[in-house]
Amino acid sequence: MAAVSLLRCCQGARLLLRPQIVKHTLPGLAHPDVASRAITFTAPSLSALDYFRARRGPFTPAEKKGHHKLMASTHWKVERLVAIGMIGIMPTCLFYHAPIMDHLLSTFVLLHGYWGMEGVCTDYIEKFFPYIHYIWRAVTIFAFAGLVHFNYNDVGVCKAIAMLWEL
Ligand code: HEM
Repeated sequence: MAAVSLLRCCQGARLLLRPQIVKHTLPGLAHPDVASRAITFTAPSLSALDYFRARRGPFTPAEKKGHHKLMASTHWKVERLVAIGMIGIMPTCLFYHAPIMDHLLSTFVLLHGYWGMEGVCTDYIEKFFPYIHYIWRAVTIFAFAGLVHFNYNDVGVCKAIAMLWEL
């Protein structure tokens, strides 16, 4: 599943050049055959930001029941942005130990892990034990509180990882 998603992300090169089918006619060409032919080609969308803009509907009746605030596709994109963000944050943390990096690393890894395991819970555990989501949410909140506490009152996660490596 993770591999499939990574492949989907790699197709993300298309995010920046999102193809749209645009029909153009070329008026004024000498040959009447060419002049009248509609040429179809792909062109970049106006902005790559359009792709990541949060969309809020229209929702399906099932989604409306769940009081959803974001469309599933927007949530999917945010998950991928967080995963892509980690690729930059993780190596940066090795060389740049600062409180901002401690909090960025904690937040991104925890968010990513939360969503990842939430999917695993939904797919495999929920049908045997429906309350698993409450437990997982509580575990994540405690873990985040612990990391924030560690970042404020101790060396911070970046420095801690570096110190572990020095062992
Ligand atoms: C730069 C580092 C990382 C990248 C780029 C990355 C990327 C991804 C991607 C693309 C997926 C697939 C999501 C899906 O299929 O819905 C995934 C799944 C997952 N990741 Fe990561 N990840 C990274 C690090 C981590 C770390 C440090 C953890 C642990 C906290 C983690 C935990 C998970 C979990 C639990 C899943 C769900 C697996 C599943 O659905 O079978 N990942 N990750």
